[in-house]
Amino acid sequence: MAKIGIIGAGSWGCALAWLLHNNGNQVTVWSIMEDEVSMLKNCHEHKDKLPGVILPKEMEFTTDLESVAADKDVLVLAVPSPFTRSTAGKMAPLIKEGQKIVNVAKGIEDSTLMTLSEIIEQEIPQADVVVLSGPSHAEEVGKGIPTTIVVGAKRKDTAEYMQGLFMSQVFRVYTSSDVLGIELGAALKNVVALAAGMADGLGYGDNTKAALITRGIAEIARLGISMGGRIETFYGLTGIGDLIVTCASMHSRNRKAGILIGKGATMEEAMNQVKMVVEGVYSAKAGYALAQKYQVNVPIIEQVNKILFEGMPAAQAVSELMLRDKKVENIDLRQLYQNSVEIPW
Ligand SMILES: NC(=O)c1ccc[n+]([C@@H]2O[C@H](COP(=O)([O-])OP(=O)(O)OC[C@H]3O[C@@H](n4cnc5c(N)ncnc54)[C@H](O)[C@@H]3O)[C@@H](O)[C@H]2O)c1
Ligand SMILES: O=P(O)(O)OC[C@H](O)CO
Repeated sequence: MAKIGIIGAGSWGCALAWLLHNNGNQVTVWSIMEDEVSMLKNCHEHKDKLPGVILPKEMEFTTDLESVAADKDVLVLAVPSPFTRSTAGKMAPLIKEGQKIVNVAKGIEDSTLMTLSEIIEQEIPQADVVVLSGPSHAEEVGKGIPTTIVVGAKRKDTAEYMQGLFMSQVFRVYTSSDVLGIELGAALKNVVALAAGMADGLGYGDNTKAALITRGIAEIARLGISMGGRIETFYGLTGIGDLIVTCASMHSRNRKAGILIGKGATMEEAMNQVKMVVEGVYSAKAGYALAQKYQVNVPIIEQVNKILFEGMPAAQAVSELMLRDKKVENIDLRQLYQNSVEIPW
């Protein structure tokens, strides 16, 4: 049995708390919000964000960061990406040397273009940071629906320890040493999912969705490989796998926001209606800035930026995508693949 602190009590934090408790661990959940902790203490259920998933009576909930950070074998950082830096900064003085921290959020910081594990390592240099990512909606994990996911770590022993901690009959965990590739796929799939939602909102069909998923992962892989990620990561669970689920799922906040924008809502209106975090909006800006930095062509991400931040109608963006220069499929990806990086473990 491990002692686990979950930092962030939204839908994903609660679903992972449920999973890790069922795996035989002692779990404490922290939230910055007093009313959220009161609700969890009183109801043992997150009525707003994960209704129907009953958390066990012995699970503890707190707003005291010091108590949740102390004496834990593992800390799971589950706050939405816009709060990763501020939360890690608050945690830093409480964290012991070598503390294992699992980041489960998905995003890129648009002001620095850093991945979330890079931010956590910058704020808490004494920590041993790993990432957990893949096609995994909290609503399904909380019902014990079979799910597969990947833990990414620099050290093989840490990856294998986390694999053992999270893995269950309904939650299959793979390991990977490609932390960067995992994090880029996780953040950028949300941008393509916004586009897929917009296509749904415009009333387009399955052909369009398949095109966005396939060309979207080509785009993510092209940028990710240029930055040092590995092609097999982008065509694995944390790349194409998570992209498929987010573009297709009725649970996806990014897809829901995209649908509203496709129907004519502004970005702000869509974010307000979805209520929960729509991280693709932040990652769109960061993804496009990274593409410019690495001189990589990302037409879908570029059009999503125009829709979100320049007010371009979604239908016009689709026309622009369709009428781009004629191309050979994936020729640049093939060339990048030949130069792909070596695998450390
Ligand atoms: N929900 C999912 O299915 C799912 C699955 C995989 C990964 N993720 C990722 O997990 C992360 C969290 O997502 P979520 O779905 O739990 O979000 P959510 O919107 O359900 O929850 C947000 C939670 O963050 C916390 N919070 C709010 N403001 C905060 C602040 N200022 N500082 C610190 N904490 C604050 C609160 O506990 C709040 O409930 C995201 O990066 C998301 O992409 C979510
Ligand atoms: O609801 P979304 O769009 O934030 O996606 C949640 C997860 O990332 C799916 O794996």
